[in-house]
Amino acid sequence: MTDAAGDSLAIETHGLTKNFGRQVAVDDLSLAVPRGAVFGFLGPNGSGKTTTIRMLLGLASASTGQIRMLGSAIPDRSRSVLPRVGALVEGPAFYPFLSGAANLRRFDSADRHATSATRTARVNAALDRVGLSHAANKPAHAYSLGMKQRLGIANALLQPRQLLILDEPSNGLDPQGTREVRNLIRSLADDGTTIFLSSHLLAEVEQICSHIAVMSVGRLVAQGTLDDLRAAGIATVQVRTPDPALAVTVLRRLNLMADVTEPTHPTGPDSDPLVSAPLSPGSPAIGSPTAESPAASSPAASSIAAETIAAALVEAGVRVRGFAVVGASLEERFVALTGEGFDVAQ
Ligand SMILES: Nc1ncnc2c1ncn2[C@@H]1O[C@H](COP(=O)(O)OP(=O)(O)OP(=O)(O)O)[C@@H](O)[C@H]1O
Repeated sequence: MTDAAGDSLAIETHGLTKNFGRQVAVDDLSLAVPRGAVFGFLGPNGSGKTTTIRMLLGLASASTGQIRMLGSAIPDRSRSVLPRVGALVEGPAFYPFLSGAANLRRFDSADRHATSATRTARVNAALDRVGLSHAANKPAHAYSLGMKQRLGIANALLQPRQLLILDEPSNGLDPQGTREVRNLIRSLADDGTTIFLSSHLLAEVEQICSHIAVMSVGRLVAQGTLDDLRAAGIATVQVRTPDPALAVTVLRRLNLMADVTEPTHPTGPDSDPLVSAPLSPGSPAIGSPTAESPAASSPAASSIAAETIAAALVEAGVRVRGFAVVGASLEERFVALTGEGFDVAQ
């Protein structure tokens, strides 16, 4: 890992591994988080996200592998790097009967880098930054979950930060709280702070992140910009026809692995069977019983033009009553990558 690469990356890991006895919680993880990104670290429960974050923050040691944050090696340079990194890990724990402001003053006084002379001003600025000035003097137990989470982020913002690491910032929040935290993350990113957030909620990550890494059982299965990952999904051709067997034969002749879904409505425009096939020769339909293992999923190598398929169907005498090419959703792509369902609800 060179200094030049480190300069453009806020977080860089190579071969990062964490073993707990014989269990490999994080397995050979190489992450590249560009500066200025809102980076979603996505994965089902138990996939190694919190363990990774704990290693980044020096709360757990790596079994093997290297970490660089803000251009410097971790844990060797933790003392100079970590003061520039704000973190919210495993939910904030506050003194319930102290006000939000008093809680922040307490946390600040425990920080040996914090100057007491500027404490009140910094606490007020942090509360203002997360939109909690109006509730500064309310006891923390009277805060909603979203407010508590924002107070936790205010705590991470008591010092100027170049990087914020947030572990499941929307965990347990209602839709209103989720929106509050999402808007806050967006505005912090607009100010130039790099944000690294873990989540098991695809919908959350899709709404705010510029980049995503996907974990499955300790391993990284995808990493890139949201746009790249969307584009890598395999599109599906869908044909409505009363001749499904013939349509399947034609599609298979084009080396497209077609499946037939019987109509759910006996009447109306959807009353014909639906024949669908991934627009990539040889790929089984995502979610079909013949789908290959997650590791075998990869972006479509080459696609057949939709017009070629339509012409072949018509030429063979298939009565085409509906024809569409549908892009794979990120959800389908990630389920294919991890072999597990994601919580997509908020
Ligand atoms: N201290 C520990 N001792 C033993 N095993 C651990 C320890 N911490 C984590 N693990 C195991 O490592 C794996 C990864 O856990 P981790 O908490 O990093 O996952 P996660 O993706 O953050 O999941 P969650 O969202 O549920 O916290 C899990 O199987 C977990 O049981």
